Amino acid sequence: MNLREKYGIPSNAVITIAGTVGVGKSTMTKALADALHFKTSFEKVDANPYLDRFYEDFSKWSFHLQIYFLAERFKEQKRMFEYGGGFIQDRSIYEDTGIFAQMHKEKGTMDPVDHETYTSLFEAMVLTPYFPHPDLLIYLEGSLDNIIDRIHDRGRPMEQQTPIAYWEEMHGRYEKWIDSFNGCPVLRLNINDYDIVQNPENVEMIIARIGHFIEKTAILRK
Ligand SMILES: Nc1ncnc2c1ncn2[C@@H]1O[C@H](COP(=O)(O)OP(=O)(O)O)[C@@H](O)[C@H]1O
Ligand SMILES: Nc1ncnc2c1ncn2[C@H]1C[C@H](O)[C@@H](COP(=O)(O)O)O1
Repeated sequence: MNLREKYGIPSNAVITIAGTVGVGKSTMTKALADALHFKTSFEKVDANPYLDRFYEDFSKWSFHLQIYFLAERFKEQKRMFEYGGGFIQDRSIYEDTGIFAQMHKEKGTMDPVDHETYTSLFEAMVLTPYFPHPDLLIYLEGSLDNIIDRIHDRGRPMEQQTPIAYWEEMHGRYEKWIDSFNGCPVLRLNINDYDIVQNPENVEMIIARIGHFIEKTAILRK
């Protein structure tokens, strides 16, 4: 029996991994997809035409980048739906609006009119009965120091040049955002409670938690 069957995870489940930059979403996405024999949906970072320019000048490029991410995530959403599920997704669509667009608007690096245009597009696309929400959102959390170490170790140039205050602001916003998020069931995992890089066998422990959580939420929904 494989791990998916052992822990009762439906083969058509869509599980999205959320959390601040550098917390370990991509690593977790790959580990869970390998172990469950699920497909992956990654966000476009290296081939993203706006990301470098955005980090050089937030005010000039924040609207372009949000539109780009929205289009990419929506296409991915469609792809997952067409396959009939069985996906682990690296970052949810909810974080684009709930964290990034909101933060840049409030910090004055996204024009309020651009923000309104972006939000109305987001709502028209996502807040409809036709938009399938994930079965589960796994929220990765950890201390700011650990996360900043990971951003430095990963070494993406544009992120190294970004002031620590940016990551600190984002970290604080994520903590508040997840406390009020109700788009789908949420399982919180602290990155200090496991290390799937040094100890890959910890992946089974996480899958066991996902299985129990899905079972519990299914019972509550009945
Ligand atoms: N469980 C872990 N233990 C140690 N290092 C990790 C772990 N998960 C991720 N990392 C490292 O942290 C960095 C950021 O991880 P990544 O998965 O790219 O984060 P995200 O997708 O959230 O931005 C990478 O260098 C990765 O190798
Ligand atoms: N919606 C977004 N707005 C601004 N920046 C974003 C958005 N989504 C992702 N990003 C940035 C943050 C990182 O530099 C890269 C990739 O994110 P990661 O959390 O490392 O997967 O894109």
